[in-house]
Amino acid sequence: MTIKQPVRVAVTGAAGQIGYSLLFRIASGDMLGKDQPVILQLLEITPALKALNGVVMELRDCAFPLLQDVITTDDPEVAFKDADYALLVGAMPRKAGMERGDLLGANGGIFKPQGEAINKVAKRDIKVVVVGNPANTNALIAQQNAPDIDPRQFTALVRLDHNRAISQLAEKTGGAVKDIKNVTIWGNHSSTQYPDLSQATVGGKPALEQVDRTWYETEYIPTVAKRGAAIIEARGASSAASAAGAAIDHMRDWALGTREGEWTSMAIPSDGSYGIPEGLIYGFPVRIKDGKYEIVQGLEVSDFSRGKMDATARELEEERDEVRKLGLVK
Ligand SMILES: NC(=O)C1=CN([C@@H]2O[C@H](COP(=O)(O)OP(=O)(O)OC[C@H]3O[C@@H](n4cnc5c(N)ncnc54)[C@H](O)[C@@H]3O)[C@@H](O)[C@H]2O)C=CC1
Ligand SMILES: O=C(O)CCC(=O)C(=O)O
Repeated sequence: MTIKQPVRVAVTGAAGQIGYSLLFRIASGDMLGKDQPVILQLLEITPALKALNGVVMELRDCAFPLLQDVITTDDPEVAFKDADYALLVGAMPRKAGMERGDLLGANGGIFKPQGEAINKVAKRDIKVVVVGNPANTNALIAQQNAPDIDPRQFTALVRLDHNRAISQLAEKTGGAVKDIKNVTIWGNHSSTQYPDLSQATVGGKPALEQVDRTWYETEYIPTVAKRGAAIIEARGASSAASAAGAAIDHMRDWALGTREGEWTSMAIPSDGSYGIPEGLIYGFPVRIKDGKYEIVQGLEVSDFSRGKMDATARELEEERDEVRKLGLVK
């Protein structure tokens, strides 16, 4: 195997719970491949740098052959310097009883300066995924504050919802996860998201022919959409290993491509496809080749789907209007 030149991967909130799972998987080659050395550039707030240094000690103790260097800093311009990839995880997590939108004001202030720093110092073709909630609108804030970077390089994570949608369907039908294809998460990473099975297949056969419609509408959709809250309730803390796994999946597919004939879900800037207002960072079905994603076009949209797709778009418009009032986006 020919080993490539190293790439720079910036991770924010690196000393947090997601970081504790994410960094080790990036360093082991799960994200960018076993032939891709990485330099990790880790951003934390000043009081968390000591804990971050402990994580770095553990990273070094793993002796990962692909881990070329680790930089730790509390300065976004150091963390994003020449970065090829950025995973924006650092944010304030939701507590029991809160909606993710309740975090807009608190977290918005983090993503404006980070967008500005990316604009100033990162590689022009940097691939950014926002994990920190409310992820879609935080991605919009970072994007709008990085006017010299192609807006399509800013994305948000709905892959955890996508993976949850697959696993819930596998459990119900008895099908294997690997035999489930073409599930879509439309819209916001919030309880208004629409986990859509209308194009999904299990073992090559339409998913909706294998489950009861009432179960789909009244149990499946809310279970997937509210899984984050169920985990907070059960664990007393928000999902971490599964969120890190989904961020790895998102970046791996973006860098290395989706499989032939299949798609995944990514929250990306809407180009107006499927009647979704342009510019919103909205979950769409995407195929990826050579590091470029494209929205899967031409899917049939039923009245049921239309209602759900529009409702989650409306929530994103409301979030955008709120951060606009705070002066965080144009
Ligand atoms: N999109 C998704 O599917 C998911 C998103 N999340 C979100 O991910 C975020 C992180 O979750 P956890 O790791 O569990 O939280 P955590 O609280 O364990 O870690 C967050 C870390 O971010 C750091 N941080 C805060 N402000 C920062 C800044 N300005 N720059 C750099 N670092 C900063 C904190 O010091 C902390 O170490 C939360 O917003 C959470 O809601 C969590 C699960 C799934
Ligand atoms: O639900 C939250 O606020 C944090 C975790 C999360 O986004 C999720 O598990 O989907």
